[in-house]
Amino acid sequence: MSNWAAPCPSTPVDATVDLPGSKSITNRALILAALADGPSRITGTLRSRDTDLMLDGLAALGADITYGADPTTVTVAPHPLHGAAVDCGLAGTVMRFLPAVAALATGDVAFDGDEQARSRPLDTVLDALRALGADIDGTGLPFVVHGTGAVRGGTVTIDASASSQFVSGLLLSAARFTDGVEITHSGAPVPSMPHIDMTIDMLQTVGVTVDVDPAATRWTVAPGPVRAVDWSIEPDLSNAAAFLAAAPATAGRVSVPRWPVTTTQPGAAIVDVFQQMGATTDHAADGLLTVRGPATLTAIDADLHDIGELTPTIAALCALAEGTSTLRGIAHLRGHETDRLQALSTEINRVGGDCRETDDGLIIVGDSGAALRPDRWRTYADHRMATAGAILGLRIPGLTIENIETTAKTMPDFVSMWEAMAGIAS
Ligand SMILES: O=C(O)C1=C[C@@H](OP(=O)(O)O)[C@@H](O)[C@H](O)C1
Ligand SMILES: C=C(OP(=O)(O)O)C(=O)O
Repeated sequence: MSNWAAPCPSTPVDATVDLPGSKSITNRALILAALADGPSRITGTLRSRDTDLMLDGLAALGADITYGADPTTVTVAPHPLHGAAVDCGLAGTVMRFLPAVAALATGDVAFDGDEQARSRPLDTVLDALRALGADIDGTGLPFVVHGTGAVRGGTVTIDASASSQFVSGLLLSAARFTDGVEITHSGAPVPSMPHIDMTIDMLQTVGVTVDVDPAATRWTVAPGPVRAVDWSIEPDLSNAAAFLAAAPATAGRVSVPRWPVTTTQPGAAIVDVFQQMGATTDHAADGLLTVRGPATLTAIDADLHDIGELTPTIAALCALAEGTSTLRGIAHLRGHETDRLQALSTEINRVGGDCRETDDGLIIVGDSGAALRPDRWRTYADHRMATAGAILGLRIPGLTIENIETTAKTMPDFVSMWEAMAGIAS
């Protein structure tokens, strides 16, 4: 665990940053490839802790995975799935997407993960799989799926208000269940809906029939084959958001190439947030997205229920804005890598800011960063806490960030990329 001196450039950031592949798209593509009817080639694969855990988990279950000379090119050939041990690390996508795959294997699949992962909500997925015919011991990590080679499937009602991943995790494997699946959500609204749209979109790409009711509370997947397709993974827009935030944070300019014209990634919504805070944005015909920061950031009042993943980036900017920002609709962030509402308010206050938790969000009072002072920003093993600290570090000379290595969860090259962006040679 190292303390990292966050770069604090003396002039506005002026940089172009090319981001690696999307975590969420990569881990969905890998699962669909392992369940497909032939080999799939994936280019632009994110290689990071979360995606390597998915690759290792699928390989342990029997998928044949080969790597190209470029490690971001991966070929997955499906094979009969068998018993295995799966390490979930702290990855929500691994702990919530792989149990359904394991239930299709023949043999016992033992799941475990980081100590901190044991407190992330998971029982909804395991209970749902049990209701669909799977044999599982446990209610959270560690647990064992006693795979029998088949899952009956059918209808199930779940409360997915704590995580959209409960729905995605069932949908991704459901075409391989004997009767498919019909999932009904009952409870407070499901967060991170774009991530469910991403799941549906990718299922349709591989020829799976998915129906959604108009209220988006019932999803039906017909049983049938999963077609092998070659995937080209978009850049990770949530990780891009942290880099782009350097423009509004320093009244500078940051550009990101290959920004998709249309996407299901919720990270795309950061463009609207930057605009609301006073930044100007431009999406050129060649895909280059450019953000230019305002001289003074405007406070915002925003419901982040659909785009909760962006909260640490947005909260960091709110601490640099002029006025009171209210971020709402994000109670589910208490079940992310850490309780992000508590972690953000603790750390923003630690560096001299003014942040208060509400039941479902944060109230951040900013004075354009005038009161901020250096300290050691804690990261709670959360990659997005680390990147939020880095954004504040652009404006707080002497800020250090504890355990910067936690960024490897989705971006192993974060430090060198950030230092290059800030004009510091690594
Ligand atoms: O399905 C996915 O790839 C994700 C869904 C979201 O989870 P929640 O619905 O738990 O917020 C998001 O925050 C997470 O980073 C990735
Ligand atoms: C919530 C996140 O991750 P996970 O996929 O582990 O839930 C995240 O990356 O912000």
